[in-house]
Amino acid sequence: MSSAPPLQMTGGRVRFDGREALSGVDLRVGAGEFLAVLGANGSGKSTLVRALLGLVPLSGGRTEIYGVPPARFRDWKRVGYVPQRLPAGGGVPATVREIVASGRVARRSRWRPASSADRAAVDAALRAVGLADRARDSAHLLSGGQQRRVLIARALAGEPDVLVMDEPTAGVDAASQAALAAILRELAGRGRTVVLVAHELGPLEPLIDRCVVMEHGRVAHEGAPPPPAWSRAAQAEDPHHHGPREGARSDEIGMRAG
Ligand SMILES: Nc1ncnc2c1ncn2[C@@H]1O[C@H](COP(=O)(O)OP(=O)(O)OP(=O)(O)O)[C@@H](O)[C@H]1O
Repeated sequence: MSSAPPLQMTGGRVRFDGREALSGVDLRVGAGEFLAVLGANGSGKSTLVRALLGLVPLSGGRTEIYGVPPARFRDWKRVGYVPQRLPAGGGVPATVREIVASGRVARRSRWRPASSADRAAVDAALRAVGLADRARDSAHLLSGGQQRRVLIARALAGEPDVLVMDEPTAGVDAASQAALAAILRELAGRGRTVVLVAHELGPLEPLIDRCVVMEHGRVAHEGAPPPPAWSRAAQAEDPHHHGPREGARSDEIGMRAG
């Protein structure tokens, strides 16, 4: 197995409509590390993690996944990604189970139907996020917080070595946040690498090894987890801040570890 780090960006730049959203970022995420990417709205957090995975092209610099540029990387079963939201559903609606099962695709041998291991991993992921009883429902009929849990389950089902999550706790109630913390603690204990984009860390804070704080497309601070005062100050400055309870409904409670 190669000793290249799970994720590494050197001088990464991204432009949107002529404006730089990422302005020369150097970032190395080591194996087994739990990294938090913090910063105000629009500071470039999502762009950074998407660019790390090759989901937006770089206009300068380079990025590698286990030592391989994203365009040539093939071992996608090692990578899990939780986007901020479910893509708008056109065409045939997908059930919760179908979306979670799609997280196994990179693990399946070509042309093979789902194995019992695939089905067991999907069941375990659905249970972990407390959505086993919603498996047959159309995902687009769920609340925003529940859809986020579907996306988390999809990534967990793939049993990735590196898990990149873009604000998994925004709009998710406190009980589900605590349950996610338990799931991530277990993954970290098994040596998985986690990159977590967050507005505030909440119950995830004790898990964090290192933080980078984005400002205007650059890494403004890097180091040990900041004191809670950091996130309070950032929220006070940020008129668009949405707290973790925004949109949370009592029916969203139910994500659990195990
Ligand atoms: N697809 C896009 N097209 C044009 N501009 C974009 C696109 N994606 C992001 N941007 C811009 O790039 C900048 C960084 O956005 P990004 O979403 O990375 O910030 P963020 O820190 O993740 O914000 P948030 O906390 O709101 O998710 C913002 O000015 C944003 O408007």
